Amino acid sequence: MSGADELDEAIALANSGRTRPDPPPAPRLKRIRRIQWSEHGEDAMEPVDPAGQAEDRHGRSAQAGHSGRGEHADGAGRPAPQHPVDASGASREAERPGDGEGHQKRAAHEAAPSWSDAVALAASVATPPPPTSLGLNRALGHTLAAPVRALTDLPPFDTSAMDGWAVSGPGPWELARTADGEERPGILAGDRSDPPRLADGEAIRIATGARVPAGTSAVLRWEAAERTGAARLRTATPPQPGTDIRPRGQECRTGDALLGTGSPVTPAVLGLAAAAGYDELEVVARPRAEVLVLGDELLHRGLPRDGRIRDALGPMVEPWLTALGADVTATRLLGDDAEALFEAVSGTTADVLVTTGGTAAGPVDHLQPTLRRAGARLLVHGVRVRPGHPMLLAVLDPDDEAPAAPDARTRPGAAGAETGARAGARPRYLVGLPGNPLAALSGLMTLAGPLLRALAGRAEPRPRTATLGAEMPGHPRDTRLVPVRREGSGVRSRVRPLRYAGPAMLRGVASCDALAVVPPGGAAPGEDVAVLDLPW
Ligand SMILES: Nc1nc2c(c(=O)[nH]1)N[C@H]1C(S)=C(S)[C@@H](COP(=O)(O)OP(=O)(O)OC[C@H]3O[C@@H](n4cnc5c(N)ncnc54)[C@H](O)[C@@H]3O)O[C@H]1N2
Ligand code: MOO
Repeated sequence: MSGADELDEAIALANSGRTRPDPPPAPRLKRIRRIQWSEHGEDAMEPVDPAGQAEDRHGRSAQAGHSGRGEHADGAGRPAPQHPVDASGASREAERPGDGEGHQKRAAHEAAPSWSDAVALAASVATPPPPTSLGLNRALGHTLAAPVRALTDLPPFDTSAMDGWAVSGPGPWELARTADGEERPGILAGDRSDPPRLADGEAIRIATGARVPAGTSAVLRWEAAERTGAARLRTATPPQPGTDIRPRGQECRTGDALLGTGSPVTPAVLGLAAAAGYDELEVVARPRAEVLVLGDELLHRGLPRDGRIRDALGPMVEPWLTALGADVTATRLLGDDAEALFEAVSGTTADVLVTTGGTAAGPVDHLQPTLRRAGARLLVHGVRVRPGHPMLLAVLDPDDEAPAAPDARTRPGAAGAETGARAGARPRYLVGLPGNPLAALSGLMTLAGPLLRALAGRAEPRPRTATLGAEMPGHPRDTRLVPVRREGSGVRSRVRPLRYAGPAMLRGVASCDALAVVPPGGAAPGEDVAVLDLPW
């Protein structure tokens, strides 16, 4: 049977709703750049291991019963666990099959990248498109493609910081007069003409933001001044020289670097750029993303009923991607329709397609066969992280970096694939999020976030750590991402794990402050672990 026939058979079987009698054939696919398709294809996921799945049969957190800890074995090069981690199922070493299919599946999972390697890989596969100039009114949410340097001194002139009087000398003062003896009108913000110089012992009314006349030693606040007679001014506490004057260039001098390449354009960046003289900014466009929600069991209104549940990912993923820097063009609800999935995958015009569910090897998990049918190349297929280990990352147009064929619409993209390469186009990527909601979130943080940052030309977030206020049980071999809440005040706050952090639960993460990155083997109270900020 040819590879294409095998795939067709697998898809037909999946569509029939029957369970697969045997493991599917190993796919004959192109080798990938860094990580290959697993030898065991779509069936290469190990059975759910309660360690790190953080959920017992009552839906309680596994953290509760943890006791032992091993050494760390994460991508940071810590040694492997010497003692199996424990109690609440945290170690299944004793139950591991020594050979056979289960052993092969476990080996395949162990060959998957560590969590930190997967993050690094997702951050390195894509490059940003060429920069573009956008008016300030359109640049919000994009990423700076060039440093912002001050085009002017800020403030551009000596400026009054208060409403009151510009005074020269220690006082009392005479009010400044015009040539014909009238009191000189006060100076307002935006007055076009240069204010005349103040002589020693003179004062003139001035508004906040107005240019301070030459000769001014300080600004006397309106409420601190007392007019004596028609033409004299005094104060109980004479202002020190320079009081309430913002000197020219106090914030920056022309040419000073204000913001670096890779900074996101926030509302404050727009304000600073405008103040510093910019009308347009050189930016990298926001990557375009599309979301496909898979699963016939999902309801989109009302209460769960008849074995069906509400779609928790449709409402979550789109705003999450937006917060990660993407422009989400659509969220589409596809059910478990393999053909609709293929059409959506091969026809997308988004830079990043994000799917939810269907990553595993269940009877209606169509994602992996669809990717093969579409000629996609898997870059990551499984990550050593809990929850979320079946997450995947693929490039939909593995050949797009090659010169375009004469008729790009008909040229096959890859052996057995039904799509054509798109002339001169940039590669499109697919992030497959597992269906369990917390596992999907783990995929967003592990693969989607770093990929979108790379496409947007964004700088890496600064690594942050926090001290653990409680024991964090670990998975023996995989990293765990655990919703935590900060507690206490002071320079170093401590973090505590939240309950309800099972892979199918969002209750913990909906009220967390961050996700703790718990290394394989776990971490003890007082230890520092990396923490990931949520993207808002
Ligand atoms: N034999 C094995 N089965 C499973 C494994 C495994 O290693 N071997 N891994 C488990 C893990 S871990 C996860 S995570 C899931 C991943 O499965 P899929 O990505 O194929 O997701 P589905 O099967 O479609 O759904 C899983 C679960 O999540 C619910 N779901 C799906 N979409 C949504 C949504 N939009 N909102 C709320 N809930 C959703 C779905 O109903 C299922 O309960 O596979 C395990 N199985
Ligand atoms: O538990 Mo699965 O780890 O990805 O939800």
